[in-house]
Amino acid sequence: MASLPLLSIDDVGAHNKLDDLWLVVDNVVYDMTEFAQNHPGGVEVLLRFAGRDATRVYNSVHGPSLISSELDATKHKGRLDVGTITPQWASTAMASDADADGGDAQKQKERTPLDEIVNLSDFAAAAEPVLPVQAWSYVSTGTEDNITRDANTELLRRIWLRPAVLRDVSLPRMDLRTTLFGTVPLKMPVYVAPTGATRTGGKDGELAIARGASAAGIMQVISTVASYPYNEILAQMPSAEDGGQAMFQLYVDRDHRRSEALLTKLLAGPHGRKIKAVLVTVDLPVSSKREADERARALIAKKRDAALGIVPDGKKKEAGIARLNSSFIDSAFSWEDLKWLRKTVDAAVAQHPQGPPPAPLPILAKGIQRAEDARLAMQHGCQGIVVSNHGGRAADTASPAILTLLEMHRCCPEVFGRIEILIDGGFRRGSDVLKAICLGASAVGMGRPFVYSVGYGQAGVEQAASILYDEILTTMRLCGLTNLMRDASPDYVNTGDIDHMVMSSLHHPYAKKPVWPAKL
Ligand SMILES: Cc1cc2nc3c(=O)[nH]c(=O)nc-3n(C[C@H](O)[C@H](O)[C@H](O)COP(=O)(O)O)c2cc1C
Repeated sequence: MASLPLLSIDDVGAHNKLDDLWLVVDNVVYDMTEFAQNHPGGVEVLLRFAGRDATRVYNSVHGPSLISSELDATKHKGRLDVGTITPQWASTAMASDADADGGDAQKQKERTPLDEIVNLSDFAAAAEPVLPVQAWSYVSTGTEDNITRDANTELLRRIWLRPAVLRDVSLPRMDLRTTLFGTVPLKMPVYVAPTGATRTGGKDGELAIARGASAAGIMQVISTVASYPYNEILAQMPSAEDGGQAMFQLYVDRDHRRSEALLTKLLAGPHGRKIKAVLVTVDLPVSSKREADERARALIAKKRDAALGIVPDGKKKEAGIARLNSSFIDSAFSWEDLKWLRKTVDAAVAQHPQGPPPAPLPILAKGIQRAEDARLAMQHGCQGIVVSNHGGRAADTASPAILTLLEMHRCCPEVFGRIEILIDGGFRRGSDVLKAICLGASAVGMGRPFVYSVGYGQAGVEQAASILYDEILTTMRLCGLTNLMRDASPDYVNTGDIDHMVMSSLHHPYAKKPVWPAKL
């Protein structure tokens, strides 16, 4: 970087158009003209900062190294000559969408001390007052009225445990371990669900999760729209030989060639062997309506436009972080395209310097919300599914995840034991995890709690995992289970309070599809 030429604010300001788009991040000037068309967050947000300093808005979502690793060296145009900065430039540079690094420094100091956090909900309570409004809105909310987000947790709480007593549950007998895909050991059947722009929760974002999850013996799923470059995240883990392991979540790009290039770079790259599965997200073919996220964005955009001297046209709607992050997703992706994905993944892993792995890399469909689709995923060759409604961030009023799991027992029981069945959505307690395992899940994912935990860096992630471990262990002992994956069965849960909501067949029990137009 030191060898780059010094550029004045006028030099930068001259490149302020779609076909000639420079911007400044951390005093480095980047030519974003070509990249703008491929920016996962869309071109508009870049255009707003064309010829200007985008440091603060950039840092509120991305890690510092993402931009320099995404853009090749020819696009690093120079260093900003800070001597040319005018008060006006400085004030627009401060026109950020949110404070970077998960809240400002003063607020960070007021964060509840980590040793006072005793359960996963405490992480959310600690984050709310310190996160910038847009970060909090982005992470905490779901779609529209948040019905599914809330019901995910509510329904878990309506399942009663059926503890068995007078069993020897002394500590040496207890075993929470599991193995996913026959080869991937976990200290407990828990993983960190993929969350895009995790830096919104704390400045180390996915890096802290990588370190914390590895130390805790669980697994992280890295999102396509992670705040940090994938290899930087993977580098935080031990080598593949020493147990470094993660999964990768894929949003398929409208231009499949871009997804092919991404998977090849990742799976054939230096950390490729740490990736143990690809989770292709299927529940979000289009951006959903995240109202709180969009309200927060609109409010901030107003302030920012005032600082930038932009006169609002009264029409333009600002997209929230979630919408910006998902505008590239292929809404035409369908079951038949899984063949393309299988081929792409196989070709990518085969390019690894160590050659093709002994077994195909598992592909899981993430976002299964009905029994029919669980069966279809299996029939289309998926090695697993994630029963998930995106934490209530896809279709609002979609079934709570645990209800879908029960529906599968009624309507497609054949999938259990044949593919891995992961589940996420609303799990906050060790007892919630135990219930899902009793009902046939292989492992349980959690999203928001881990995003909030990164406000405390690696220590927060480890603490979240440790709280869960203790809660699962204690619930097992209280219920008379010693070896979780061996002993767990539906006999330990009473689902009577929600059974009436479980579909009894794949069809509506009495409503029939009318033939339109009506015959009058
Ligand atoms: C802030 C945030 C970002 C997310 N980003 C992604 C993503 O990039 N890809 C994806 O498949 N799911 C994403 N999800 C959904 C999670 O993977 C997971 O399904 C959900 O968080 C589980 O619900 P929970 O937060 O109640 O535990 C995101 C969820 C949140 C809260």
